[in-house]
Amino acid sequence: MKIISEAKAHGGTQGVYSMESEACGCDMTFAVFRPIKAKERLLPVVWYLSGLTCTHANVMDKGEYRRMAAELGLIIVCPDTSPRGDHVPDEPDNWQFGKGAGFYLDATQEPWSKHYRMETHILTELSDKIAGHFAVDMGRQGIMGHSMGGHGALTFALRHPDRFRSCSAFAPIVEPSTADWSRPALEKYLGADEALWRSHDAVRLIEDGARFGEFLIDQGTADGFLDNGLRPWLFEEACKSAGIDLTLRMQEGYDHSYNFISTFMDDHLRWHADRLG
Ligand SMILES: N[C@@H](CCC(=O)N[C@@H](CSC=O)C(=O)NCC(=O)O)C(=O)O
Repeated sequence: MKIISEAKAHGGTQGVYSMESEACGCDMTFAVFRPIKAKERLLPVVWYLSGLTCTHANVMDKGEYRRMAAELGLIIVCPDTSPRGDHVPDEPDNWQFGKGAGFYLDATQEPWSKHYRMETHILTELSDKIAGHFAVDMGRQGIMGHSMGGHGALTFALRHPDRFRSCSAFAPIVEPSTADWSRPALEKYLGADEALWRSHDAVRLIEDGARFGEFLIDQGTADGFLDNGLRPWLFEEACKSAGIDLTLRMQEGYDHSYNFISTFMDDHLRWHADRLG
């Protein structure tokens, strides 16, 4: 693991690191905030998965999570959203696919399958790196994310309920297999057989029997992607049918940006801290 930068923040340390990723076939960058309390004992960890076009840096720069994470004693890990490097295939003019748009799955289709393996990267090799290098209690993990990263958080929690104890999302893509901005990505990464997309779609996962204790979702009513891309009511219906507790808060007048995310970040961190102990 290489240290790119480390800086003191709220008594703790905001770091940026990189590691060789076998899953993605490139170096991968990630950010970790560790509160000062991490010097005294193992702390719970909350993963933050970012949205389309992001790197690890967007939430680090604009998410305003450090003060509350320091107070609550939460380690925050922010992975990148895709493999990187000139050798990695991409569609440079398409912000909804390729670099910056890994969709938190392992691609099965050429040429994407050689590098676009974000689920394995995050859940296996980055997790091992975090467990090996930081004072983290890996028995107490939460996950949250925004938009494409909200999709990642919901699907990871539903696919790995023994691993995550808490899950929340800001404006998540809840049904990527039917939204215009995500359908093409699922097709290119996973192939034309839509049955194989179901296990990477939060609504379909619930329809197919996946379960998770409870979810918190915040969604801005002035979000330009609300009606076509996000549609939280689909997740609400699925949770209701399955008897899953969902706190869905429609936040009047908020858009899709980090102004919205940072406004409700403290609430989400408290949600996780309450459940991670
Ligand atoms: N370039 C796009 C807008 C892209 C955008 O809004 N990305 C969001 C995530 S969208 C879903 O995953 C984001 O987090 N952007 C980074 C940021 O710092 O705001 C366009 O032109 O519409």
